[in-house]
Parts: sequence; C-alpha cells; structure tokens
Amino acid sequence: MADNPGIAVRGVRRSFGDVNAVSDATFEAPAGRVTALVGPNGSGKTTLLLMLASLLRPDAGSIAIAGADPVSSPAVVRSRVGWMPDALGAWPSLTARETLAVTGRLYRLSAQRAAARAAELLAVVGLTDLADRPARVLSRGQKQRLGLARALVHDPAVLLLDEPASGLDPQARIELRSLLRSLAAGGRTVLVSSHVLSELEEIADDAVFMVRGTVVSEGDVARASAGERDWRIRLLPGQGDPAGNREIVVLLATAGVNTAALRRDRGDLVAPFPSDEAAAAALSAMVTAGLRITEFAPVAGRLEQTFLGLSAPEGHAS
Ligand SMILES: Nc1ncnc2c1ncn2[C@@H]1O[C@H](COP(=O)(O)OP(=O)(O)OP(=O)(O)O)[C@@H](O)[C@H]1O
Repeated sequence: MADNPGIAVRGVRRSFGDVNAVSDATFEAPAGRVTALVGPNGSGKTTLLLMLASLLRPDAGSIAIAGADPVSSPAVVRSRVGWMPDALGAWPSLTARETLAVTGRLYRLSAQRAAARAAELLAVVGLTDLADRPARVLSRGQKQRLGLARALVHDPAVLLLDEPASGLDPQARIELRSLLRSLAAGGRTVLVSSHVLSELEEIADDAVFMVRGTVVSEGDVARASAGERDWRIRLLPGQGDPAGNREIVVLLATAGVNTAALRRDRGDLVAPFPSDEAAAAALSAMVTAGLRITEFAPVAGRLEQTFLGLSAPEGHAS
C-alpha cells in the first residue's frame, strides 16, 4: 500500500437546488495518516464524503481516491474505499455475521473467505458474542461497530467514516481510536468526520475544517488556532482561592492577561491567555514565586478552539 496516494480534492462543488451544500472544497488527505473532517452542522461534511465515496456526483472540481476518479471510475473507487455512513442502513433481518459475509460476497470474496473475514472482523470490533443476532436488535453503538466492520471487509486503502464514534461507550471509543491508528499505520488513508472534537484530537494527525460548504484555508486555520484561549489553573488544596490571590492576579497581568476577564470554575481559576508563549511565561513566574500548582492546561483542545474560532463570527451554518 506504499504507493497509495490518499485523497486529493480540488475545487469541488455540489448544490441541491439553491442550497450550496459544498461550494469550494480543496484539500489532501495523505496515506498513512488519520485526517479529521470538522465543521458545524450543515457545513457540507456528509455531502463531501458522499462525493468521495462515488455516491454523489460533484457539480464541478476533481477528486482522486487512491488515484481513481469517482465520477469516471466509480467501480474502481468503490473497490478501494471503505465507507461508513453515519447510520447503519441495510438488512435489518440479517445477523451481524451474515451482514459481513454478504458484504464480502458483494466484494467478490469466495464464500469461504467471506465467512472467515466476517469472523475476523466481528472479533476486531468486539461483536463476536452478538454475531448471530439480527442487526435490527443491536444497540446504536453495536450497529456503529457493525458499520465499521462492514467498511473494512475488503481491506480498503481509503476509509471514509462519517461520525464513527457516535453512540460508542468510552471503552469502544478507545478501541476505535487504536483501530483507526493502526489502520493508518498500515498505510491506509483514514478520513473521519465527527462532532466529538476532544476525541478527534487524540485520533487525528491532520484536520480539514469546513464552514458553510467551504474548506477553510490553512492560513485561516492557523490564525483561528493561534488566538486567545482559556487556561485552567488549579492550586494544591489548602492554598486558598486562586481567583482571590493578589500575587497570581499580578503575575497574570504581567503575562498579558486581561484580569477583568478572569473567572472561577469549580474552585479553579480560568485565565484567557493571548498566546501559548504568554501561558508558558506565567506558569514559569508562578512556579518561581513558590505557588503550588497541580493543574495548568488549556480548557479546550486545539481542534475545539479552532472550530470555535472559525465558527464564531457568523454563528453556526445551520
Ligand atoms: N439531498 C439534499 N437535498 C437538499 N439539501 C441537502 C441535501 N443534502 C444536504 N443538503 C443540505 O446541504 C447542506 C449540507 O448538508 P450536509 O449533510 O452535507 O452537512 P453536514 O456537515 O454533514 O451536517 P451534520 O454535521 O449536521 O451531519 C445542509 O444545508 C443540508 O440541508
């Protein structure tokens, strides 16, 4: 899979009547990495994923999936792509095992190979105990796992996953994370959309942000992620209220924090630092001053902060 070139998208557009669902998408998702597709509700993520999966035709632009064009070569693209929609659709009366075996047959695996692959994937996604139950009785999280297994049946070079973590319990999310990371480490291209930004932060190597149908430029992403952000400061218990500690307030002001915007949160102090450099300087000064700090960390992750920075000016798209 070393020569798998991943996903390349240039100037892609798609409208539904007068709704410009995707108005300008340009980005690359390289092989060997997990790329997050992030955007508010209605920003065009699902529409874009459907076009990448060859299930929807773009109005304009070009797409290459592991080197193949979904418009001119949909069959080639489908053989290279594992597609997991945000809800498991088909075949409620088939069991989990049958669902995977039938999918394997659709990908032209022999009956024996399809059965073996089904058993293998049921184990990978933790559904072996439920293998012979009809898919319709599975819980939402179990259906998500079956959907993921279905996307992996033909060992695709490119995985397109729409909200794969939704409905999963914490243990299943941890397993999903390590599975996606190992699939990427094996040379596959993984593109994941999700609203759970804290989780994407841990899974993804890169992020593509969409706002109102447009993929945001790298420069705008860098600006949104470099702005002011809140940091949580926690003192060792018994050190008093950090928000009422004059020494801390003076040190924060020296580091460039607007102290009028300081706030309390569950006994901690939350301070808006203008930059990571300012936060580092303040931490160093507080430690030097002998303050006993047990936590000093950004309140929101980098993806979440960038997401909020990009969405804030005009609100959410939907
Ligand atoms: N088949 C369709 N017909 C008409 N409008 C559509 C169709 N599919 C999507 N849209 C519209 O296109 C826009 C983008 O929708 P899309 O589902 O791609 O967004 P999304 O980013 O996946 O949203 P969410 O995060 O809520 O799943 C929305 O305004 C939606 O209403």
